Amino acid sequence: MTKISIELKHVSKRYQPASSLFKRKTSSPLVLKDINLMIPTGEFHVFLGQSGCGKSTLLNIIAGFLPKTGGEVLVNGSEVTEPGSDRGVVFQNADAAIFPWLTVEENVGYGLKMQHVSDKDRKPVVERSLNLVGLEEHADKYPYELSGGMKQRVQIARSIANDPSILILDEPFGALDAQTRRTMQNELIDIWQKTGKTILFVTHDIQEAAYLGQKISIFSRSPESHIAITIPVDRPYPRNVYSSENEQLVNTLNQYFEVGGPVK
Ligand SMILES: Nc1ncnc2c1ncn2[C@@H]1O[C@H](COP(=O)(O)OP(=O)(O)OP(=O)(O)O)[C@@H](O)[C@H]1O
Repeated sequence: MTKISIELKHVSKRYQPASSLFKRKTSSPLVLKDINLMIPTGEFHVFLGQSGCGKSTLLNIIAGFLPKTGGEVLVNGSEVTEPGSDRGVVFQNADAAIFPWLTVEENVGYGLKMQHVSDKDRKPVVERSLNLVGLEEHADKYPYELSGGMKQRVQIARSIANDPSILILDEPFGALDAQTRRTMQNELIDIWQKTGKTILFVTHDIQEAAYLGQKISIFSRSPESHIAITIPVDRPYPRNVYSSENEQLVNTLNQYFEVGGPVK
């Protein structure tokens, strides 16, 4: 039987309006409404949607950083109430996520150190994680000595060092140039295939979604966003972006993306 990594049942989210903290109560719209999804263990699942539709909100709820307003979020069968070591998160802004005063190696081993893993036990895990992202030659460098792509590799290696079963990536390659972006996408596919982790990947780039996703969930427009459709993509990796299959997929994604729902 297929194991389920993440289960979302009727998930909704409404942010508390700042004005209600001070003045009369005003109600803000639901950002997410009735999100339902089952993500099997080991799946590469892409969330695609226009800016502001609630992609980051949903990832933050799954990561345990944000409370939901309604519904259920189950990770490996347990209700999410807080962040946990079963979920590693990679943010778009690496500069805000990695510590500038620590070397690459120290950044990657930071989570393990916080869990009181000894230097001796930490070393091979950090080395393995650095190898996986190709940073072994740069272990002693500080973040200011790294390129944007290398900083994202540090974030990914740091997550992997904690051995989460789920890797959550929120537009991780959004700030990179096209060539570095493609390299990083290929590396992520490689890491996913080597580790078998469940991957949740947010993007608003249709080509990126088509290149990466085993399944692609497209959000409807805000407010009250829901998942308009989940499209399975049964194509081997690495994907040929010049094939007619790719063109067809990109067209379909584009149509849903533009209108946030099925094309009438
Ligand atoms: N802390 C917050 N308080 C109030 N509203 C918020 C908060 N964070 C996000 N929102 C609102 O929730 C909606 C969804 O935001 P979210 O960042 O999840 O969208 P997104 O799809 O990830 O957008 P983008 O692709 O631009 O990053 C937006 O209308 C946003 O203004």
